[in-house]
Amino acid sequence: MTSPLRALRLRARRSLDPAHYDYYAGGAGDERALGENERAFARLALLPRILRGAERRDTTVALFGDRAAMPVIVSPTAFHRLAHPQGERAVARATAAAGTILTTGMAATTPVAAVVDAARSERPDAAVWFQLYLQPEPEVTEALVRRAEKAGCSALVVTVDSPVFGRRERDERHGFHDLPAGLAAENMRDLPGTGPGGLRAIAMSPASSWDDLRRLRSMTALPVLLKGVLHPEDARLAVAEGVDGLIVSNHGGRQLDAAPATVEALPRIADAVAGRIPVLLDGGVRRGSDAALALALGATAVGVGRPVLWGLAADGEKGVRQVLDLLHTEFDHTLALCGGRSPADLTRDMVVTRGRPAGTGGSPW
Ligand SMILES: Cc1cc2nc3c(=O)[nH]c(=O)nc-3n(C[C@H](O)[C@H](O)[C@H](O)COP(=O)(O)O)c2cc1C
Ligand SMILES: O=C(O)C(=O)c1ccccc1
Repeated sequence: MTSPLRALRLRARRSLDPAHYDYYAGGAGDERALGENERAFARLALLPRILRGAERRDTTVALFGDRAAMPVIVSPTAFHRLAHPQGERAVARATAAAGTILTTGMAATTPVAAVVDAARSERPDAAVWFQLYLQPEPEVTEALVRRAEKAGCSALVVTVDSPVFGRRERDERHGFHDLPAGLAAENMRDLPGTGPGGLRAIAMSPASSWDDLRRLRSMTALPVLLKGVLHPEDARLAVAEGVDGLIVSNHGGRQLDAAPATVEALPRIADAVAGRIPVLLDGGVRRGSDAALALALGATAVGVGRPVLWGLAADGEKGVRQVLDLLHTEFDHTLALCGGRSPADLTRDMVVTRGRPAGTGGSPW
């Protein structure tokens, strides 16, 4: 059986330049982390509860003052205009129409203000978050923060899993190291000391530290999430630092190939955080039931990266809408089948590992 999402991916592959398809699809090294993200979900199962459901479920979640119609939001992915001429604007409209949150970022091929406008043209209270990498020069980071604030973003997502860029062998093979003429990382234009925003305008800073994060937090009143946390000790440090939220992520398998599947890292992070701040997860979410598993293991919401790119490349705004609606329908359906009324009804006791009898001490969760 071909899932609807897989069908969209295949359509996307047909419509994309092979180098661009591989840029989107690929991961670092042997693509172990990439593959494991999806396989780890497939190794988990839900023990449904009975006789406690409702005629209608409430699938909404609250996140840092924003509300999402479902616990599935859009993770930041680079260069949407490689996939479709409408690029980030199409994704913004589709995400707003689906009632969920879009994370745009430094590597967008549309300026953040135009992304927020596109989202708000669809839904006046649409929420857009801004993802950034701490830059070697704090003035550059600060200029980006001001751009995001001025545009109306409601949270900052600081990606911390990329002290250096991952080694993606598909990109090496194609020689894909820069954007085609006419496309640029628009948010990187006219920043202190940067030129036109190509792929290389975005600096990675291996020496950035908790001090730099503190400096960022002192620049802004916006909530700050750290994206790319896998070690429980870092989760504890982040809470102690006053970070507002965490995203358990291995960057879709594009950075450290030896990283674990995110859903396998999640329970220990959730334990370390102990409910003090929201924990989100991304990586390998392809079904509403994957979202349900992550929520049961302690996530407040999940993000999707590639599925949105496949929808965009296959059918523009309509394709993204299709992906998000499908995930919403599947999540609601899974919740109903599990006897849940709202996302909070998904709990860790409901998760077991396939191939091991439940309740025999065989479950690592
Ligand atoms: C093509 C592509 C570009 C990405 N660009 C960024 C980025 O600019 N910033 C970032 O924090 N994460 C980026 N990511 C990682 C995603 O935010 C997310 O962690 C990942 O895609 C989740 O996994 P999934 O694709 O399996 O859903 C990118 C991922 C892909 C596939
Ligand atoms: O490709 C990516 O995964 C990514 O995060 C990125 C970061 C900077 C520039 C372009 C893409």
